[in-house]
Amino acid sequence: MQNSNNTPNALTHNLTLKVIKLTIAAIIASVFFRPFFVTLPAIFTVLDLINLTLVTIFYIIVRLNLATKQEITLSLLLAIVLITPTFYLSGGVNSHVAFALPLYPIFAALIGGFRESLLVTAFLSISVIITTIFNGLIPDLTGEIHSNEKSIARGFWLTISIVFSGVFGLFFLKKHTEFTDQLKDENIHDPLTGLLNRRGLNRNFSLALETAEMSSTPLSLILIDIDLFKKVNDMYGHDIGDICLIEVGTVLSNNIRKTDTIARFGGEEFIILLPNTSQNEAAKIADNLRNIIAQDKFSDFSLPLTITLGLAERHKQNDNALNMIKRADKALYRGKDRGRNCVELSE
Ligand SMILES: Nc1nc2c(ncn2[C@@H]2O[C@H](COP(=O)(O)OP(=O)(O)OP(=O)(O)O)[C@@H](O)[C@H]2O)c(=O)[nH]1
Repeated sequence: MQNSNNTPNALTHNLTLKVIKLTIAAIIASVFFRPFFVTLPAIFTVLDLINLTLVTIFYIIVRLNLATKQEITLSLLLAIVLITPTFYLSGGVNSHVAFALPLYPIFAALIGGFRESLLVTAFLSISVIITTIFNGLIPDLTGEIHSNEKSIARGFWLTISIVFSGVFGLFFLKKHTEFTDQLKDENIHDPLTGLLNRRGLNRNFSLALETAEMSSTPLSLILIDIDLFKKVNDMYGHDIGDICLIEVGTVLSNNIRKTDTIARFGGEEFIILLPNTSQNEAAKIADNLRNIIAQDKFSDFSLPLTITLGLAERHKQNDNALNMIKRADKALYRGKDRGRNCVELSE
């Protein structure tokens, strides 16, 4: 079972909380320390206090999970509400907040994703271009005077930085997504056969059980064990044994339906889950698989192999994956006692 604390949503939520705390710290630091460096009209302190109140309210909303689905949209709106007035009133591209603008697309990519980063990049670039074009009309309450040429140059480089940061954010996200997808894939697959491993099987099993329960359809499973596999290892070595395992896995997965799930259960055992299939129907499929394997030859040594298969069907009441596997396992061992290379049903 997945730990909900480790889901991407929980990670994004925690990251959002951290960024808000950082923003609160930055605003408080700016209120206290700015007077040591620049003298700005009182309106900027008022703006800072309004910003601080907004961010604190936002922190409470996120902390108490009051708007889980709207968290990202709210973050974006808040960023825009916070940055725009200060940016315009303090001289547009010459503003003291301009240097922070290129950070926003990266934040948006980290907290939100592709769409959010693109939106922020587009909004900020357009804002900066408009502010650069109409620079002469912007009331700069800081009282500073800037030449038109310098403002245009600043606007140009600011736009480039914002776009660059947006591209970097998207590139980072792409790499991150590829990497996490690869890890997720490796996490649920068996490295030898490439089939699902137990973790992958557990995930599909839960889904299959839920679907069977909700749609009142049968669900069967086949537990498969290669017969006398120890002999293969002992006589031909582990590497040939490994090749046989890969080939048996491939033959089995090539001969099941798309809706079925096959997994390596461990050692020389495989499990196939058959949704919407009764035990009697599964027995026919199992016997077909048994026959295909018995007719095939494996590895460069053309080794003949056989398999024994134990079946189980989901009981309508109080059944679960573990109990189904236990019943199939009992059936499988009856099959071994009966002489192997056969299919055994469970009660
Ligand atoms: N090559 C290889 N062998 C494995 C792997 N996992 C398990 N095995 C071998 O599979 C063999 C299983 O042997 P046993 O459980 O004694 O059963 P068996 O010889 O198949 O006999 P029955 O199950 O009674 O038909 C052991 O020799 C294990 O070492 C693997 O990943 N690679």
